[in-house]
Amino acid sequence: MRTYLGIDLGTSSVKSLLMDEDGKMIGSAQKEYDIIKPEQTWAEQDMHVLWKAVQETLQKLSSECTDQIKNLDGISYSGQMHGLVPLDKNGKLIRNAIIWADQRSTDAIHTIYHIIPADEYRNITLNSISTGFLVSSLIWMRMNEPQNFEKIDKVLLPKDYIRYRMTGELGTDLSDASSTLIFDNAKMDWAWNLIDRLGLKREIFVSVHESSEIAGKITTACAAETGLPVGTKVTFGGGDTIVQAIGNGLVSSGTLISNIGTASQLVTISDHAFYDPKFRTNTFCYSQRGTWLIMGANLSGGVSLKWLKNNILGMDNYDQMNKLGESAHPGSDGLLFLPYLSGERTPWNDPDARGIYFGLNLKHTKADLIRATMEGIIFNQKNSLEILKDMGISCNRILASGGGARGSLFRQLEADMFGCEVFTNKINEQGCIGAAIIAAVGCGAFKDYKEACAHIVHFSEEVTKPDPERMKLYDERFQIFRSLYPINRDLMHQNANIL
Ligand SMILES: Nc1ncnc2c1ncn2[C@@H]1O[C@H](COP(=O)(O)OP(=O)(O)O)[C@@H](O)[C@H]1O
Ligand SMILES: O=C(CO)[C@@H](O)[C@H](O)COP(=O)(O)O
Repeated sequence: MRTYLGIDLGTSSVKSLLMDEDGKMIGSAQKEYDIIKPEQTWAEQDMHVLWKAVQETLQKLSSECTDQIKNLDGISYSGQMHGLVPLDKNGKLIRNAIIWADQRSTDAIHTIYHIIPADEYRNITLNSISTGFLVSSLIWMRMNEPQNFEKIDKVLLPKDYIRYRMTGELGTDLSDASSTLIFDNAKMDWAWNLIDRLGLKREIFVSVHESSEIAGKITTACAAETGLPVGTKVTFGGGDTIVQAIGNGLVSSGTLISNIGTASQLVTISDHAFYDPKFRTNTFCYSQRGTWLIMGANLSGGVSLKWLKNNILGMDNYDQMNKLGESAHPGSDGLLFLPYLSGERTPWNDPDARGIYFGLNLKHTKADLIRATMEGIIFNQKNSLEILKDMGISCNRILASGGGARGSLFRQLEADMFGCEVFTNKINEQGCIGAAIIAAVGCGAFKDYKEACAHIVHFSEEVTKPDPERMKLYDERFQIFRSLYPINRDLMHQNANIL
């Protein structure tokens, strides 16, 4: 039977998964890495390290699944979005990637809007520019690292660099290109007019393709480094939020995905390029022409829990945290957590927003702290839900996705705060599965994503139902949660200025 490989290049780790054409998982491997923070508000990654991590996962799969790797028909990617990977004319990395979580480029965004008025800019890109997007980081480089900027021959997104190392071919896909914020989201092409007016060279932007298009084949050098068969077809792949939606079989309206990775997102898809008129959400191209992803994006999703585990409580694992969190009362006895540890995108688009624990008292325990943190992550997604509802998007059911979906407490909080049933995929690696589906569609195993998803994506029988009493309690708590930022906004900014 033919097999397909999905590589999910996340922010905290890379996961590679081999599945057969019936969607049965044959093997998987994971390798973690860190975000580099040269300054408090900066977020970078060394792409050499990420490529090495990808190689390790592929070597492991190649040695553990020798027979099935021989039948490998295609490979694709799910990649962390928005980041800037600058290459020189020899195809070498100029500096570390400036990734999506970076907050250094506020001045660069002002510069962009000074050249092109914000309204005009947003009407083309259908989004408001945020720090950490490729265009903001690129203009920051021009303003602050002119010597590096002059060396730029091409700009890539993180997963495009990995594909380049595997095939020797340059290029990107619609979803990641649209997430650079220098892309005409309705016309589905680079925003040439904006590029010219910002004084950027057109040649640095690579060609844009559909996710399932064949980008190239595994080179001899890559085969030697990974154990993959030379000549295996490789498709372009897509941004992780889009690809995990494919891995969740997201094909019907009324279905929303709550994804908790390092960041967190609440997403759905649409057959037209529509957007929040106040630009509080993001609209990006989906993996195929003519479909768009509508997304509420929160910058500190799962990473808030990871921070609490590693930096504050020094706990060993998430299972312990889930158990303790479940033992606390719903509402954490009045403790609320505002998870703005790296600024926030939806709904405030404010890199200077910061986290708060509100309502602490002497009776609060470790368990309350854990539960309040998890509640804060989902309250934050509820902010997005309210906006999506304003946009006319209905929510009949939630698909829980990402690392957070492994925790039953996160799933219960989603059900109780969103007021609908929560489903999960049988295999909790939707980024990898989505990428493997893209590879299978690209190699012709299925006629389209709909057919592939119907065949491959299966949901677990376990459904998490909302509890009416907790729904009422969380509705009341949400009113306080959503006032915390507006009331404290000016103080957060003053605080950022005196650091
Ligand atoms: N068992 C679990 N219960 C609750 N949350 C979990 C569990 N395992 C992982 N997580 C959350 O998932 C996050 C990692 O999600 P993942 O999708 O792997 O991230 P990324 O794709 O950004 O590398 C962790 O930071 C943590 O908050
Ligand atoms: O910023 C976004 C989406 O806009 C994130 O989707 C990043 O692409 C990172 O995703 P994770 O690594 O947290 O899954």
